[in-house]
Amino acid sequence: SLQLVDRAIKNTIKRSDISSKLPNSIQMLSFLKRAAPESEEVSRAAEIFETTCHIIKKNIYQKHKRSINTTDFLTNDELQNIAAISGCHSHLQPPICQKSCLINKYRTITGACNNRKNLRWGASNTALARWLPAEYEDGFSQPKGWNPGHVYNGFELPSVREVSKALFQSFNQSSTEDSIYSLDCRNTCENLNPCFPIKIPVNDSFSALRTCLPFYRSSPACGTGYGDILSDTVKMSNKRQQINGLSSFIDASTVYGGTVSVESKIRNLTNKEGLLNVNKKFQDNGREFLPFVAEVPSPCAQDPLDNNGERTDCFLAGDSRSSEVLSLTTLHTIWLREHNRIAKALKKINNHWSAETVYQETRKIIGALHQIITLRDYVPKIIGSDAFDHYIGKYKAYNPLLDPTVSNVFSTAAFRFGHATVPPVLKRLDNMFEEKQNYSSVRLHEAFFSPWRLIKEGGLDPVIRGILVQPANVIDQDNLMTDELTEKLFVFNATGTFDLASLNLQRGRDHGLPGYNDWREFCGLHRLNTEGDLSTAISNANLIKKLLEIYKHPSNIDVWLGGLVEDILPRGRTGPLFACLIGKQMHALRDGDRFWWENEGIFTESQRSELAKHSLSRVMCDNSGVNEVPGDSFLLSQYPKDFISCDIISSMNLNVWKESNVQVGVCGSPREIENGDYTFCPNSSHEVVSYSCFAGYRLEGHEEITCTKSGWSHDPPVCCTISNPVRPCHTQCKSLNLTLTVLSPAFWSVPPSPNHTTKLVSLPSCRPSLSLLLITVCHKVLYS
Ligand code: HEM
Repeated sequence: SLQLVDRAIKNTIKRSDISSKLPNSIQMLSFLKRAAPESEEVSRAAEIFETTCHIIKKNIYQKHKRSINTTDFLTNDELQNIAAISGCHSHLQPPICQKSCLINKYRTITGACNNRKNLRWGASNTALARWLPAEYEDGFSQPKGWNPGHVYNGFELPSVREVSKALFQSFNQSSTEDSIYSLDCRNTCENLNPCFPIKIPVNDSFSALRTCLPFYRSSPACGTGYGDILSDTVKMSNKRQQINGLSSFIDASTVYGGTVSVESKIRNLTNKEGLLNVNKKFQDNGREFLPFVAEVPSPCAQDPLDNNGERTDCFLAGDSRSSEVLSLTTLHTIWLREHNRIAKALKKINNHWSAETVYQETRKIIGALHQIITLRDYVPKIIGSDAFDHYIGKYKAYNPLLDPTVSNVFSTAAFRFGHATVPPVLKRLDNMFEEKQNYSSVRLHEAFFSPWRLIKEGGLDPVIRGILVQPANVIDQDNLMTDELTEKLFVFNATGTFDLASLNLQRGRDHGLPGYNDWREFCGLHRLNTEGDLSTAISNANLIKKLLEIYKHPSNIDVWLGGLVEDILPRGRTGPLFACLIGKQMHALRDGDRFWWENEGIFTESQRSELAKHSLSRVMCDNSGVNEVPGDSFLLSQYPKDFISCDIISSMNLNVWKESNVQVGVCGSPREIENGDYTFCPNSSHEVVSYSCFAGYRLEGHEEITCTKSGWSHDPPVCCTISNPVRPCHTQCKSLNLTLTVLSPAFWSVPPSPNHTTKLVSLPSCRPSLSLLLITVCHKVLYS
């Protein structure tokens, strides 16, 4: 087994070595999907595990000339061993949730521990949820369309590129030679894990030089895809599942990242204001740009006219796709600026806050704004108000039984409806909202991975104005997606092109998504079995003809395509199937999120009412040179008719985040010890207990507190903040006895003292006020 694991590791390493040298389109695509180190580790472990099992199976087959289940051949211990050596075991263990009040106060960066019972629900690097079981050709792993001759409802699935050509393209453009497909998945047109190439039909604009487009399968989640292979304790679903590298929640992880390693690159850990890092080399009329990624040279396009060789690398943000297209980069940048703007304002209001507190409080506000803008301003316009009321409705309360994890069908099909709404041109306008003279609008393919255009061609403002006046494409049954995405995806120097429609379809098959009709049934919609049935959902007869010509059977239609071509719902931008899938997902993301901004106890009432005054238009006003915006930036607006001055766009008043009556104790900022947290400093003669009685919390009775290492700020400890579990408050705080138990000195490299237990002061009643009550004075029993 060990040898096999070793071989599997080498294979996996070989694959990642190769991909790091790839130029152009493939390189861009892999950069786009570049995972945080934590995500890479999980994928790698899963791939090693999978490859090992695959090699074992192959060897067994060669010897016995018949297929044998891995479990028939290996003992459970051996399988466990493979799981352990591959690294899969550790990823299947539940996360450790901090035993500190912070766990109730701020969400973790990965999203873990949000649900108190199911700690991994919604966390990054866990499997996407399945709302319908996956369908694989071998029952557990092979994508749909993998085996020639495999039929569905009596027919083979058409090649995805054929579908794309027939339904998405209405032109005959030539494509320039592509010389890059020569390595690994690029030098095979066979289905060989992890390659699942996209066959190119004859007479295709791509066909002159290649017979297939390379495609890498999504990595499996650890322990999935190979049957009943792990022991009972870590039993995983039999079928292959795919990993979500980001957290599921609407938590602004696009700004902060979904893993500790990304967050640590994004944060500026040297200042006291809890800021995010900004670009040190370039500025946009005095405003910040995103920093560049650390790994240079990155594969982003360079200014073709710059002969000085000064590079503009890809930008770094919480999501690896931030440089993908200029409009997306622009939004990432204004959110970075918004964080730094709010953080500076909060620090001014609460000067005693530590950098950590400022950062976390700002992150919490930015997360809330993302939730408000998404659910209040965006989603109803996408799925229509009726579907919104039906699937989502008004917020009532947090539902701990609802799994918020993003579903496979949402990410692989439904939310990709957006690809059909992308216009072919990215507008850039001057302050009169006219075509900018120096740097005019660009075709979309000229805006892919081109941060240099923001830096050298007039900054964010022209792009923001363009976004505000340019309509999104309405999904059009005759013209489903712009050629810029189906023929020119990631074209640099005309050496490589992709087709986003084919990628979406092939991804759905890679993930074993059930077909269109199964999803309709899942949503309580009729199955459409005949041409007549189809005409009840799709009014374009020509399109139905084409669909049936290609797929032969309506149930074989790939779900992304089927959902995309349905007639749009009134006041919406999607048909009923996508409205259902997006609606259900948004509902789960809202009601299954303990930190949802409207959930009781997350913000105070006055904070909630201030947050609700904010909007994307306000964020644009506050973080760019644009000073006229539409009231609702999601509504198509004409300049100047629909624009109003930023002076009258409402904004939130951050003063409601002010903490009063604060005294700074010997152990540092009292903000860290509020809400019943108790801080003590073994090396000081004073201990500080700070007590906050603000609405939403009541502390009473006797608490036993165990201080674990994670509760200590230093090693060996200088100060320790231990949090008291907070409980819902009804009226006011009462007194509290704290018993502190310090765990064994083995936790510290330099043990603090042989005496590890202390009985702590009993606190006098807190005042029934919203202010912070600081109680100092306590005797030092710990080291006496
Ligand atoms: C210029 C605009 C865009 C480009 C170039 C683009 C490109 C891509 C690419 C290359 C992928 C990965 C395809 C694969 O290999 O499976 C992808 C995935 C995706 N895109 Fe887009 N996209 C754009 C706009 C949008 C919009 C507007 C939306 C939604 C409103 C959207 C939603 C998604 C989703 C949900 C995924 C799947 C993400 C995942 O699996 O993690 N995209 N996009």
